Amino acid sequence: MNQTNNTYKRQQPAPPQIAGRGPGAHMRGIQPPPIENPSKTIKKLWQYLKPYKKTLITVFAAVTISTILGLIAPLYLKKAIDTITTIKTTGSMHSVLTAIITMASLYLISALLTWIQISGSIKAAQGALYNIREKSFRKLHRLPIPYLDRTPHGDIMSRFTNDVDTLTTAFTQTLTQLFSNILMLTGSIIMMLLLSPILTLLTMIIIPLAILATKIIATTSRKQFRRQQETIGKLNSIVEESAGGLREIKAFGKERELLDNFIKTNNNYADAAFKAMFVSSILPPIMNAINGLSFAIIATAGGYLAIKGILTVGIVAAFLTYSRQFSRPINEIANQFTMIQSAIAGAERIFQLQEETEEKEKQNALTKFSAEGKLKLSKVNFSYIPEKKVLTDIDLTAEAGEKIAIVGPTGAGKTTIVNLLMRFYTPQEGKIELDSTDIENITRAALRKNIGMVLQDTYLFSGTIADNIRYAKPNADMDQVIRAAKLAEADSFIRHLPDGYNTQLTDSGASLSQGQRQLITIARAILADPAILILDEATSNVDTRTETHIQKALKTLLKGRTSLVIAHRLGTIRDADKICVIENGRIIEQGSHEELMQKQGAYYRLYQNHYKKQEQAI
Ligand SMILES: Nc1ncnc2c1ncn2[C@@H]1O[C@H](COP(=O)(O)OP(=O)(O)OP(=O)(O)O)[C@@H](O)[C@H]1O
Repeated sequence: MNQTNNTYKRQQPAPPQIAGRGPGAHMRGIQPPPIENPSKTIKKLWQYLKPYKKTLITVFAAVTISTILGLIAPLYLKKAIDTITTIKTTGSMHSVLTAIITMASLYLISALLTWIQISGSIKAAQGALYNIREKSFRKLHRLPIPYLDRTPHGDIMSRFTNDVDTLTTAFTQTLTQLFSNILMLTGSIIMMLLLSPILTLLTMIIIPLAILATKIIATTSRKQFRRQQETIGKLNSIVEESAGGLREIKAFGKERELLDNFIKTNNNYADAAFKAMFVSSILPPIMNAINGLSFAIIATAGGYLAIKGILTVGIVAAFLTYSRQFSRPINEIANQFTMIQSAIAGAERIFQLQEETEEKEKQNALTKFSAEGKLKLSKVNFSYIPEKKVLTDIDLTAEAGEKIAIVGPTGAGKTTIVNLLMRFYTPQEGKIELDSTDIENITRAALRKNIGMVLQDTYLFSGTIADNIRYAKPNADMDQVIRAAKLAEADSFIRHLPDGYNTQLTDSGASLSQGQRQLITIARAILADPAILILDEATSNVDTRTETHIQKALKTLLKGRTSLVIAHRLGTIRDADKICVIENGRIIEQGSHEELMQKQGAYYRLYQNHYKKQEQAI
């Protein structure tokens, strides 16, 4: 079976790549990803935040008031200092104390408001993100298989993790900080201008200097950060492959090669990370120096103006406080804008997933269908991608209860027929009927209730063995589960496990043998009791005893059902009512083993080259 594109046989999703994005990426000099339609995305985000409108109004009111208080406080400092410098009476001392107490109270209230702001934004953000996550997850199950086939699993995962994380940071911190910083910047400039236009002009000198320093350092560090991100991506994939493919790596003796590759990439990463961090770590001290320089210039000029009697000492002190309040937001605003951009881009990716076209059903499609099991494919033509035809003019009939073996080389289109039967994909031409009803007129859910699948790469879910057996019939009681397991020849091995039917499975049942996993899926199918069964016969060898169990269990399972077997074993093929030989997407021969052998065509050749050996081996 084709390993790469089998829809019903998907590999476990790859974990998301941590590299590249996520909160904090902006701090590392990463350019925000492009956003297609920011205003539309913001509107959609607002729909999630709307239920928290009152909380958000409180948050922004708290930010505004606390910023204004922060802007007023230095005026009391001015008052206190000016009173001290011109102190004459005890009455003046009293007003100094009042000014200091008022200033302290303002800062205290400001702190309280900050707490209201933080708790409010966390409440709104977590509520909105809870809904975003839930809606996205619900959507995931309504996405058409073709979408899931063409979208890397890691990409979908990163929408749930990285993108949601970026949004969380933006909602809980950045948005309010940005708002407060813009207010603080504007307010400080106004206050500075009111206190002293000359000193304000001197303060502005630092702006071009700060911008220049940031630009030079950011450009240099960005290159290194990008290299760091690329190498961490490589490093992650080596680790991921090593963990996932450890068996193969060991079997092929590739440990040394992989270790060498890891060491090389690790060195590369360490080098890039060192350079990136080293360059970017220069920025804070440089900014401190620039700020310090500005402080010194203002203090000197302010001192001079105070001595000359043009300004009071209080004004100079208050001005110095404002100039500090002014330079801090300058350094932060650019970063915060980048973070918001990243968050909007993340939201856009989440909404893209939420808005992906869903599988649609016809208006009058049957929501309940209990099939006898007659299957008919007429003139079915199909391609996954327009330029490559996969199935051509497929005509195939299976009467209820018949066993059809599908044989053919790899890539011939056997799995594709199953994908169409399950309505994972829709044929471009032709018709598939179940009991003379076009399957397009039956909802997917109703159709799939009639079809069971036993695949060679069994997917077992985390949970107990019993849960896995009752997967298709959740309300089955323990007796039914055990009866199914007995019929599937699985009961005895399950009972030998320490926790029996309550054994917890993880990692798709990695603690069980392949044969045991298959027996569990057979039990699952027996319990589900579908009219039609699709069996993808295992090509890999299991031990003879398990194989005997599997064959016996399959016999029980297939009895009385229409079955479509992608067959590899001569025994199964010979037993079939009809054999379909498929090559290059066409059925080139159909008939029983005897008929096809007599014909001496494709099946005969296949038999001579392949199955005869199996016969001789027995
Ligand atoms: N999701 C997909 N998108 C595009 N092409 C696909 C997809 N799935 C399968 N194909 C292509 O369709 C062709 C038929 O594949 P299919 O899986 O049906 O073959 P198969 O007979 O089941 O092979 P095997 O025995 O190896 O599983 C192959 O060329 C394959 O590459």
